[in-house]
Amino acid sequence: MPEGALEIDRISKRYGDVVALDEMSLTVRSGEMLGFVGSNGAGKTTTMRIALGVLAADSGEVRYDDAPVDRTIRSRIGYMPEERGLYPKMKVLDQLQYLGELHGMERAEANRAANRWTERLELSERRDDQLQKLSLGNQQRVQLAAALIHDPAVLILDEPFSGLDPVAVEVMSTVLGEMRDRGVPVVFSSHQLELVQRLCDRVGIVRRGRMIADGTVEELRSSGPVRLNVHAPKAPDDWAEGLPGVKVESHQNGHTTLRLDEQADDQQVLRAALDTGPVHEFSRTRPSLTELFREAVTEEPDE
Ligand SMILES: Nc1ncnc2c1ncn2[C@@H]1O[C@H](COP(=O)(O)OP(=O)(O)OP(=O)(O)O)[C@@H](O)[C@H]1O
Repeated sequence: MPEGALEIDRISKRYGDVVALDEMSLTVRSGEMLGFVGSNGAGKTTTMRIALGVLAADSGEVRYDDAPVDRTIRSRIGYMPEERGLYPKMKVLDQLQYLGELHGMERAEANRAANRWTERLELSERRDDQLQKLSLGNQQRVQLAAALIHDPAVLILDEPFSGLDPVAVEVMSTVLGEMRDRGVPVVFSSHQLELVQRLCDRVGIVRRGRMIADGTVEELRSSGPVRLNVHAPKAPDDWAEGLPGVKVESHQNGHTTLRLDEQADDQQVLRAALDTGPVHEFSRTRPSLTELFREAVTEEPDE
């Protein structure tokens, strides 16, 4: 494993009868930003809390740099929890400085870092305000500053972009990109798929406590189902029914979209189309990333 990688290796976690994680595995390498997506309750927060060590797994292991994550390594993780846990009545700068000191920084060093991060996150004007006086978006920027204050070696962020306006999204994504470029592995969960697609080097899709797909955007797209667009103007509505491995997704005015699984033979489909008359279009497409995500994150009804 390359230096500085965070590896989550087959962790499982149950809450009574609820299986929250079922051998979940995930690796974030140094200098890589990974988007962690899945429907509500899929297991993202549980995975992140176990990686941070605030929750124990029933089995499996979390490693950083090939060594099991212990107290020392944990203190080098920057974490942004989903339930934003700062002190509402404390002033922004005091709060960040205090958190820095809790991480073992000298007071002056923590003060410098608090000033630097508030400036970088465009919060300089709000340094002396109580956190509760800030807008939600600005409170979230303070949360990010809190995760960054001690110059973390790993960043784990639970829905850092939720509820942010486009300007705040830009500020936050630029800062995360800078951390990644400095070699820090960055993992964040999100339901904002376009953002994940735009920002992330890799994407992990989780469903029911398991990682069901993991790769670059291009890898995921090329592993998705093949679709065929066929334009056969004389074809009756049911021309493709019964072809092995073929599902008709739509058929209108001679334009048919078919979804092919591995058993499907596209040449057989072409012959069937030609049997109906002329074929003006016969093209293969891969699903867009958003389509892939939608399919993957949509919970199937319980079997
Ligand atoms: N403390 C708990 N007690 C019981 N069940 C829990 C507890 N925490 C989580 N769960 C269950 O574990 C599963 C995974 O939850 P988790 O919060 O990790 O999902 P998530 O992917 O982060 O969801 P969301 O997108 O809604 O934040 C869910 O079924 C949830 O109900």
